[in-house]
Amino acid sequence: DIYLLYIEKVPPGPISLPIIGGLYKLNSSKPHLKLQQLTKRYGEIMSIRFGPSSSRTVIIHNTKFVQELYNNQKALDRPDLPFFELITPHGAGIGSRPYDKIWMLHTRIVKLALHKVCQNSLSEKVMETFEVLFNRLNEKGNGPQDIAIDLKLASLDITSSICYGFHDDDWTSDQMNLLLKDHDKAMSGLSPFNPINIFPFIKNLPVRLVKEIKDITQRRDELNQRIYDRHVENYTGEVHDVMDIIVDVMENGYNTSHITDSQKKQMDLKSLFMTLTCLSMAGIDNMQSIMQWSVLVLGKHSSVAEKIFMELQQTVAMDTSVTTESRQHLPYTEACVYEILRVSSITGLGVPHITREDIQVGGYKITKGTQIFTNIWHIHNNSHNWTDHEAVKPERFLDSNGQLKLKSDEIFKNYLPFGLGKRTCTGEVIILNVLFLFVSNLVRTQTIKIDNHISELIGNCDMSHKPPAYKVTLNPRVCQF
Ligand code: HEM
Repeated sequence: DIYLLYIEKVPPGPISLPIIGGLYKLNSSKPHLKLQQLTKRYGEIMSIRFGPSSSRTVIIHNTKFVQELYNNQKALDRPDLPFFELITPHGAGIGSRPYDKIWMLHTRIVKLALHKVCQNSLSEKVMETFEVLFNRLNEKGNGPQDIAIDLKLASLDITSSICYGFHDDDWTSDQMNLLLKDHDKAMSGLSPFNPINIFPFIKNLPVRLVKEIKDITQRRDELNQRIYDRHVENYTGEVHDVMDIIVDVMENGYNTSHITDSQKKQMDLKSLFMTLTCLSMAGIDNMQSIMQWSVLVLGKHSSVAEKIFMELQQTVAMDTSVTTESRQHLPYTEACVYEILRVSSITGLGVPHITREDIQVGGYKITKGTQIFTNIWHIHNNSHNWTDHEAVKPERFLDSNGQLKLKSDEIFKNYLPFGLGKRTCTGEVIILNVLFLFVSNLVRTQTIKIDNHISELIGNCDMSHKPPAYKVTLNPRVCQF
């Protein structure tokens, strides 16, 4: 550490202890807060050793550095987490592979598919799911309820239909539960604090955790193959879900002239399955998390929910579902979506990058192979970047005419829920639509009251920033689906 910090001039940070490195400085459930406090001592770019890792991890707390780094091709790879070797034995999908031509090709294919899904059938699919969800929640009774699992099932349903084109009536509840259990286990491996990532030798031991991961991987591969075969049988050339575009690529090829022959070989079905798995994992988890945050934010801030309701009453027919076509006519509702994304900052410390070569940022050296996190929660929740940062104020995103501010406005300078630079969130287009549909139709059909006493909108953060546990009372309004 002394050599790295004082001779190599890597960003400053706490001195490491044997085995645990700098982890003693981070409260295990709220590292985003601890790191924010550490900026007072070490500045907005700091480094800390996660466990016995061979290098110090860099954590950025400033948009200028994020911009500088994440537009630099040398800082766009993803760390090769030891856990990935178990969960993606056929090579990494878009979320974990290096920033290379295969990544570009997979990303282009997936984004094309997601745009087509948005154009073709997203509103319809999502509204079917929400109708089932809200009816189920209302049937549960009037008392306060923990709705986390209901929101998870809804996000599983929506994500599965986007990725694979099926709904929960294709599944038995046992299969759904197994899929969710497998999903949770797989997601836990993405956390830098997972034991396998801190102590990589565990992955070679014959222990239960490793066997479980191998079983999950096998079940997932079999599922992907089954769904693929069904899509091939029913292939019409149209793209209704991401698996459709994979079938299209495998049947008709793709414009691959700009990649080399050896790279073309990697465009095989199994590597596309890994990309699909990655999309599905990110989709289920993030969608559930942002819906949970939305209910909490709107339930705690009933005046915001009522303003959405008034805007809806003035603009759309209240007896039918709000669809994505109304987005541009509902600026306050749209601004709420932006504000919920800001206050929740669901990716917390972002998704890690790793440097391919030595680079310089802010006068510091970031050596080759360094893992980099961005404390997105801090960038969105501090008084330097945001006026009244603790308040929920969708109006901050509106201009004096009540219209949504342009992306070039100052307000967006420190707004990066989906990351920044060349490697941002693949699902942005989907989630902005889904979240708009969720918020508008939730407020249109329900009143929301949070029953627990939650003083601030701060949750636990490992791989993502989860909301604090709460119970909510939803009461149906007169307007229904
Ligand atoms: C509110 C919801 C979401 C937020 C805030 C969010 C945010 C992010 C962020 C910050 C990143 C990392 C960007 C970087 O490396 O700097 C990311 C990556 C990613 N997201 Fe999202 N995301 C959300 C929902 C989704 C959904 C619904 C999907 C899939 C349908 C998705 C798919 C992905 C994928 C595949 C990546 C990895 C991209 C890559 O490595 O090239 N995300 N997301």
